[in-house]
Amino acid sequence: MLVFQARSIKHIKAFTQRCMSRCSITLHAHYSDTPHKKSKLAPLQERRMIDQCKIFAKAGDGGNGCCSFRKGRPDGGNGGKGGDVILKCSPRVWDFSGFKRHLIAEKGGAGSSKTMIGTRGADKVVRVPVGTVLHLVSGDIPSIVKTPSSTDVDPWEIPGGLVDDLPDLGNGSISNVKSGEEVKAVHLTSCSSSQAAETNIEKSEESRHVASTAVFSQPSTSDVTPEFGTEDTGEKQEILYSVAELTEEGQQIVIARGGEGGLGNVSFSKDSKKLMTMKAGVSQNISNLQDSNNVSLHTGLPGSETVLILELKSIADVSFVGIPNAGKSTLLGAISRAKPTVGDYAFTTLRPNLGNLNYDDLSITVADIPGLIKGAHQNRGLGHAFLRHIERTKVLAYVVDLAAALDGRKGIPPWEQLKDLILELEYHQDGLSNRPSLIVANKIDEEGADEVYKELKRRVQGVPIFPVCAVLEEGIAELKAGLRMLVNGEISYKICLDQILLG
Ligand SMILES: Nc1nc2c(ncn2[C@@H]2O[C@H](COP(=O)(O)OP(=O)(O)OP(=O)(O)O)[C@@H](O)[C@H]2O)c(=O)[nH]1
Repeated sequence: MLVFQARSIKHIKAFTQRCMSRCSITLHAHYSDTPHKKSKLAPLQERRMIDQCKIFAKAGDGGNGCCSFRKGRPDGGNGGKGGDVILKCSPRVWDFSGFKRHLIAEKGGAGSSKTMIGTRGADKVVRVPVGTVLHLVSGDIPSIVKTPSSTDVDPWEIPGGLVDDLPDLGNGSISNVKSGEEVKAVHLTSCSSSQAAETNIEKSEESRHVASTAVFSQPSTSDVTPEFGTEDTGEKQEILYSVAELTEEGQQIVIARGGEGGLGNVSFSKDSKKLMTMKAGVSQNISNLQDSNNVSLHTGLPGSETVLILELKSIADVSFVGIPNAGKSTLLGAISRAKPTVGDYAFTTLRPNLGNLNYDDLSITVADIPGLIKGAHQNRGLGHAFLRHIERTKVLAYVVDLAAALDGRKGIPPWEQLKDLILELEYHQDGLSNRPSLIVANKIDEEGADEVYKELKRRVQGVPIFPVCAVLEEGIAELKAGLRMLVNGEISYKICLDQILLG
């Protein structure tokens, strides 16, 4: 019973209100069919693209081996192998938003009597977008899985064959990622024998050394992206840039490898002890084992830990580059079946939209890169987020707005737009604009745009210019034919600042 002593009318009112509010809370909790107010999530287009993130991966520890006897004979089974942490390339993932930063795989099960092997810990498989590049902060260099295997395997076996015929860098371990190249990774090959295990552990150490030498001795290469500052703790980290990349649907890469299970006493023999010593590889484990202490042979090995920075770079045949509002998204919709957001305001596009440009015998991927403004290379506007995507494009289509400076509008004329675009690309990375290009002169339907188009042709020579009206889909067939020839290499025009008459 609630005892309440009223001191004033005001006091009574306040008490009644408090009771009412409590009642209403209870009522809401009771009626399950009360409509919930769903939190309003912004549609993807309106969210800022997350194209970089730092992750920590921990593979599962191996399960312990069992020590058991049956009728005086040992019958303890081996522990199961810990699960791996695997990144899987999927075109259904766009960026790293909602991506978990801590990826932990399951431990292996303990072995048991009657020679029963412990269960293999489940792998942690996480989907990443096509074009994900891996930079290693700490841990072992990741390894590409050649044929992903879903079946459980012997605790001593590494699941899925590992690529062992990768391009070498020095001593067969790692190669830097350069645009257009296929697989770049490294690793321990399958340890079918104790000898192999030992060799591979050594190899891994060597490869790490080679990798760091290779990357850091050439800091000016495009592999080095000195801008991972978002989650910086102030400490200087040594990062191995571009240790691997995922470029094709279904590709998988093991970023942390599960620990081997411990030995059950049925497997104990002089040979197995030697095998375990080699498998351990790690100095502290070796010293434990040298004590001939059986307990450590039973103990499963810890799963590896890795810290990586994932970076997303799109891979498209053609990128539409232009100032905000030039009509890039409208154009992408006009030439492909993509349905990008179109708006009469700057930065409608916050992430690259991708579309497929289909021909009878060919399909070309086109990316609509978010609008580029002056100072983008210093991360103004959407800055680096999109400049990075251009790095991985074969052909550039500069989309200029013919109407930007018409009728006293505050925009700049197309030749100035072109100059600014080229400068931004070059500031971001030397030579970024030096690839097959064409110009799309958009909004030819606007009054006075014809004159501007003629002026543009006079001022910019040596590169094809396609007048189009993206909204009415005019001039699209000619543009498609031009893009095809550039992508195929049938024609190759490049554009540089010297070709533009300014002033
Ligand atoms: N008159 C005319 N308007 C066009 C044409 N193409 C696009 N627009 C308009 O220009 C505005 C901007 O179009 P978007 O396609 O969103 O431009 P964008 O370059 O993708 O813009 P950002 O996302 O800011 O980079 C919209 O109002 C379009 O309707 C065209 O050919 N003629």
